[in-house]
Amino acid sequence: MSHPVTQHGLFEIPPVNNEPMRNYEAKSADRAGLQAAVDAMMAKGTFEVPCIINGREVRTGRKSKQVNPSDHAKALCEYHEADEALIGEAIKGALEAKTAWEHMPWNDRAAIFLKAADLLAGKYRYEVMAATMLGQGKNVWQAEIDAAAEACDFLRFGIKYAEQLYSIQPPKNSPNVWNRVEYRPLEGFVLAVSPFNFTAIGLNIPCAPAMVGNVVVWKPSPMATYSNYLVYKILEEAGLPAGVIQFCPGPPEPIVATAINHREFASLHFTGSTFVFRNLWKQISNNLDKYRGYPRIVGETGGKNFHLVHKSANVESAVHQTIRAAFEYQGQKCSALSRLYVPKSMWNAKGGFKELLQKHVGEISLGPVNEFQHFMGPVIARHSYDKIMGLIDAGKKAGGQIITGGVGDDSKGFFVQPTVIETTDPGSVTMVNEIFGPVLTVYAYDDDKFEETCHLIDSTTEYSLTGAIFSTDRAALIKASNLLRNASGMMYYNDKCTGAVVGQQPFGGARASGTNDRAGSMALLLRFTSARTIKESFVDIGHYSYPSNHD
Ligand SMILES: NC(=O)c1ccc[n+]([C@@H]2O[C@H](COP(=O)([O-])OP(=O)(O)OC[C@H]3O[C@@H](n4cnc5c(N)ncnc54)[C@H](O)[C@@H]3O)[C@@H](O)[C@H]2O)c1
Ligand SMILES: N[C@@H](CCC=O)C(=O)O
Repeated sequence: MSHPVTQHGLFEIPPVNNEPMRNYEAKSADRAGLQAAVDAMMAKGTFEVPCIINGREVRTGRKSKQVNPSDHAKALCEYHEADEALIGEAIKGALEAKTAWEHMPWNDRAAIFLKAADLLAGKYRYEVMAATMLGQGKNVWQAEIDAAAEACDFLRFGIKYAEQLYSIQPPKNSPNVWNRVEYRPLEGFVLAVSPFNFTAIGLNIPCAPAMVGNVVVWKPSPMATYSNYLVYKILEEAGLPAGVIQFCPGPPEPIVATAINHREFASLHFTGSTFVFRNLWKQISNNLDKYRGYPRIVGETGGKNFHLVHKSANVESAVHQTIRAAFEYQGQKCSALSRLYVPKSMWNAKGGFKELLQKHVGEISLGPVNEFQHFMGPVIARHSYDKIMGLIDAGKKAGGQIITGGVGDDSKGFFVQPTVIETTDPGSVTMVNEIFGPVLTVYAYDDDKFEETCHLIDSTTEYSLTGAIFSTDRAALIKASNLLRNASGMMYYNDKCTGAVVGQQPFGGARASGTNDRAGSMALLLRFTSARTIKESFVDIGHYSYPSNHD
């Protein structure tokens, strides 16, 4: 069926701004609204989540649970799992939806995502936040940053960036010629595979390719199924046509393998661990002869992020920034701080860095997310709890001293105390491996070895995601920044290494941390397009020869 494109105007996307953050202070209307949404969700018990293929809810009968990590006896949802046959149907349906989606005028495509952002910011804000709190273990502040603010920002700025991308056109036309570039969606379908830790990333992983006209098979994280289902329903309400994004929860290996083995596989949009991404890249490489083209592989992955404190730093501020970066959301941000380098004299001084850190970390309150006052909540799942506790143990065995925390309690929820390990071995296990939990390892360096410490930071891990330098001495900032140019994709001066905001700090990392295509940027959208240049001549020629061919 052909779908004629009609657009009698050059429409401009309205100006976009970051979604304003709300504070949820006691007795505010926002606090009451969110509390009511959390209470209602807890009272309702276990939700049922279907797959959604071609706009149809599919209940396969093979079910899995997403538990509440604050109270693991309770399941937030039970979801129906897709299998290989259903994924085959999803791919077929997506390819059938492709022509109409590609042919939809740009302004209409854009309007769907802008409307979804407004629905999320208003009508569904508390519900999606509640699902993020109860399902992914975020406290109110972290849920607001993620499920409300960043999710809206990805949608609104994404559309603005697509408009900017489309407007990049050849700067020159020779006489009687008009040159154009169109940014075609990829041939085939995009496979979107998202992590548990950000509802906003779950949303952006399928939406970024869809914004620029692609159809997408989306496998959400099992540990974020319910919030991801709710954002899918918002996209539907905003008018996303059936089949453009197929919502396919279920076991990762068979779902992903079925998509990757398909001839029409055009791209992987992945965020998650380095280990999984590398394996998927290898599987894709092995299939190269099968595909129509060269698949675009986009993946943002793990990190082992650092704070480097210079002797000129404001100690108090660096301590508090360190606590936020290491322990907010229980250290389960890819950007979370996990290795800290402090000059020995500052570390050991009376009332110095170590004492302040011990004191303030010792005061952190930890508890279930429906009790709004806690700074920290649970880690996501049994396997994370076991891995984190195992690494704390390994850190101790490697000679590390636990200076605060070090214990966990998994009797009701998966709770790990914020833990600081002091080490004299800068290459010890907890300085090198990604932990993805509330564990910070500190190495106190000789005061006169600032430059050597920069080299150490650069060479300690395979990752290159985020880092921060704390210094009031401009020369030290410049020196460290130059020496650490390739040690992180995100560099902060006198600020914590987490909390990038869409439209302000485009996010990404290199080395083992990803392909650095920058979530929340025009560069990312470019990866899901395949340009076509069009040259049109307005004047016919009378003969093939050129003037130089004549006497
Ligand atoms: N760099 C970034 O922007 C960024 C952002 C968020 C999270 N992360 C990283 O993500 C990780 C935490 O998230 P996670 O625990 O959800 O990661 P994960 O790698 O376990 O899972 C990510 C996705 O891959 C799927 N998956 C898991 N095993 C698979 C397999 N064998 N085959 C196919 N798919 C598979 C999962 O179901 C999920 O949808 C951390 O390493 C963190 O650093 C990175
Ligand atoms: N935007 C986030 C990164 C997301 C990773 O999990 C930050 O910078 O903290």
